[in-house]
Amino acid sequence: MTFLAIKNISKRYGPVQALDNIDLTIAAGSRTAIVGPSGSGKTTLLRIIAGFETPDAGQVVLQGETLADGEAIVPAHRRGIGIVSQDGALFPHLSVSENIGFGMERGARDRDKRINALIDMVELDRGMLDRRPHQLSGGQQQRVALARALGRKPRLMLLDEPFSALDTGLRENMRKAVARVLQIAGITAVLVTHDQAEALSFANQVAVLREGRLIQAGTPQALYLNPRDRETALFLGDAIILAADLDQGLAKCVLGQILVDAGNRQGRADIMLRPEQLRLRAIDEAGAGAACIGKVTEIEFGGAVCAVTVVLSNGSETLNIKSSGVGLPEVGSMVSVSVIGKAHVFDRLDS
Ligand SMILES: Nc1ncnc2c1ncn2[C@@H]1O[C@H](COP(=O)(O)OP(=O)(O)OP(=O)(O)O)[C@@H](O)[C@H]1O
Repeated sequence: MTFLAIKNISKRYGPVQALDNIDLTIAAGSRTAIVGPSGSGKTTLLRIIAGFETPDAGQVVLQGETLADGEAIVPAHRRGIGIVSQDGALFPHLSVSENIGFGMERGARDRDKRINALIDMVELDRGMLDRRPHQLSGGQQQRVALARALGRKPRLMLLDEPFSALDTGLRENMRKAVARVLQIAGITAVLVTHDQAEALSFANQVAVLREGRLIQAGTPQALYLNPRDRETALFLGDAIILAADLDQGLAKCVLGQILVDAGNRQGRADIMLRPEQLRLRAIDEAGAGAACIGKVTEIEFGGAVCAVTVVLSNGSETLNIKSSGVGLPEVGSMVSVSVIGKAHVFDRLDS
């Protein structure tokens, strides 16, 4: 069921077309991540949903209620939309408890009970309720900001790069915690992020913007394995892109004959594999009968995931493969290269 509909939204700032006819639907209870390079229009879209910015054209419809139709109809404070921003934007002179309770009715009988429930929900110790924001870590401040936003019982939660000021380990923890809290509270959320790994792991739907246009929207798996074009493929992760000849569901390329996801396509095409789809097996020189062999020229050890560079023997192609840190081949050794799963065929030839 559509919960939030963004219909043909356009926005121009002078000569810059910040958003160009964006159409996106968001299901109730889902988490959508909006990703794209800097300047692609992510923040503008979020601000239009929030009501801080007016679209030039198009509508924002939340639960059947039109919030904006060209000009804004419903002001930001009446939209029932919560926002958590990069810095949390807590009130520095108020305690944690007062921050969380901000916006709740002052004399409400259940105020303290609700504040306690919210601090429990974001997994902070109740002993922190009397502290001021500067006495908390960055991650703790973001949890308080989330609790404050939840305290207003929003229909929709907008998350504007809420994890970007946190360091890597904490970021992952927070991402999981926030996803869990939103899930439990049953709140639909839209996240804006620069970080494609964060988008893929946080969201049920990822929307890729580029130069103000919506390039592709879908599940994280669909976008990762079936990106629309080369740029989207590379934006969402590392990719091996090869020229191929397609015939009856097979691609003939430097890796031999491999299965593709576009069974009915024929002729020349670019295909894509994610580096973890390639498997290496050590062989000696005598094992040259394997379909595809190459020489390991470099290994960048990374623990669980290592980057192995292989130069293929049957051409000039150099592959950057992701491999487990266990049982790595030696630099200089010969390996066979096999493919797991299907290669993705791009709609059009880029090169
Ligand atoms: N108030 C404004 N006045 C003029 N131009 C603006 C304004 N806000 C945004 N822009 C322009 O609109 C385009 C989209 O900006 P936006 O901030 O939405 O991108 P973004 O994807 O969020 O970028 P970033 O990831 O760097 O935050 C950019 O070219 C930006 O310079």
